[in-house]
Amino acid sequence: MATVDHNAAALGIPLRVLMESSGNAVARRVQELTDPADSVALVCGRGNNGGDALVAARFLDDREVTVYLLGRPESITTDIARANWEALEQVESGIRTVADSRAFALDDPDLVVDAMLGTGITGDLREPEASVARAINDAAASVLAVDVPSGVDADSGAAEADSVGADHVVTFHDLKPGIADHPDVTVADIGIPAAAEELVGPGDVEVLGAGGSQKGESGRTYVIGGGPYTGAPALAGGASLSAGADLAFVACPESVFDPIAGYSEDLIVQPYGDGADGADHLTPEQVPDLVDVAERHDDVVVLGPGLGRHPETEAAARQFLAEFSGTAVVDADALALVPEVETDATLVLTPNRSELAELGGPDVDDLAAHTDEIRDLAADLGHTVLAKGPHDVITDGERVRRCRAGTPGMTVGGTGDTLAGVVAALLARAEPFEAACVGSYVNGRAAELLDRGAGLRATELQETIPVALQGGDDE
Ligand SMILES: NC(=O)C1=CN([C@@H]2O[C@H](COP(=O)(O)OP(=O)(O)OC[C@H]3O[C@@H](n4cnc5c(N)ncnc54)[C@H](O)[C@@H]3O)[C@@H](O)[C@H]2O)[C@H](O)CC1
Ligand SMILES: [K+]
Repeated sequence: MATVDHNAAALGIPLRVLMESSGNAVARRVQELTDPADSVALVCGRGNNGGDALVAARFLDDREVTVYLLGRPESITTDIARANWEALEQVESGIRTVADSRAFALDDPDLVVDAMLGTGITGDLREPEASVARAINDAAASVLAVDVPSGVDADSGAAEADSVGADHVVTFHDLKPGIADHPDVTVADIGIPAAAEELVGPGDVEVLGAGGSQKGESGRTYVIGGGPYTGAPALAGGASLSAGADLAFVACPESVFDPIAGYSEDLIVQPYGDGADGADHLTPEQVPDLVDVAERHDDVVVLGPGLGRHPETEAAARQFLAEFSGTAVVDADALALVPEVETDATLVLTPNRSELAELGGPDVDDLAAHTDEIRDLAADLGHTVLAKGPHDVITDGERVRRCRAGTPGMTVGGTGDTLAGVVAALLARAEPFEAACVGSYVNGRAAELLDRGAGLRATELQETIPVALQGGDDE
């Protein structure tokens, strides 16, 4: 939910607006569950779960309401919950702070609203929430839980020893798995647009940036490219460093070693094989060594930039895919071979419009209108597809996301190479679908931050890719 909330905010629907809707939904449920003469106790934690009930209090003027804040107002952990507390203080509603949980006593209310903890819970219930949860469970009143009963994990449903036993639950936006079998759950629409879930945004970056990495930290990128072209593999390697890879290797033909090595001190450039044969393109006999190096170091491979279409190179790329069992981004000239090869590798494919059509996908400009076909292609291929267009479509054959980040100037050559490098760096610390989604956003956002109009050059993206990866407010 934090990702969706952040993406909603980037689309112009700030969290405080969502909380207003959440609080209003809580108030409506309270009115359904009580008569005007009934008394209601709103028991609030110090986060946004509590904030929801602080909002609800403003909509319950027609009830006898007592608001309990578990802790001092200055210990409220979010700005929007604190703002709603301060509003209640201004309007002189029946509010109390409970500094010491031993002093907590309900005045025999008809309904208790449990707004202590929601999706932000970590670990077992701590004080004062633990004692207060026991007091709520011991009370005769019926209990309405906000979002999830305090102490219950929204995903797994695991309930802490002292978790609140709720008669009713009002949750927001969608049903959480952890409460799916609760007998009385109301799912309230709080105005989060579908786009906040479909479009990749700064919320996705934040999760990845906030140490959301599943694997070790930054990794090593191994670009296998070059042949007639020299810029593409260098752009992919450089962009992967900008996206956080520790090391970027470029394996290239002996014939283009000098120009590629000359581009940047940051790249470790190695000619294929021993270079003795001096081939100016990738050939099959060099493949076993490339597979061995990549797998020995658990490198994330970028296969394709600048490889060219020499028949021996196509045979070599096919052989690499057949023999490699690690993780790779497949781009450019190597893409067309993927449907022909059985591979154990985990691949992210990054086709442009013509490459997508060549893979068997739709030959259209407006990818967003053909997401089902692209999803089915990814399912058939068994790999994540990041289809590049004015709006990128990212799919793993089941999930589908879209990304609008970017500028018209990105049609310039090389931005696909930087995208491949960014995705490779993220694959070292995230699952393929997530890495592809965030890679698409970061590459596009980097172009937006440069604000170069039609004058964008792909090399410049390496300056702003790190900024885009820091996420943050994109308004
Ligand atoms: N899109 C939505 O669904 C929205 C939901 N909203 C509500 O926001 C909460 C999540 O708020 P958050 O501040 O992230 O976390 P909590 O309030 O649930 O808890 C944080 C709070 O609790 C303390 N804490 C954490 N773990 C424990 C523990 N084991 N024991 C005691 N105290 C604990 C922590 O220190 C913080 O003070 C969600 O559930 C919804 O109710 C938004 O209002 C709008 C959008
Ligand atoms: K709760």
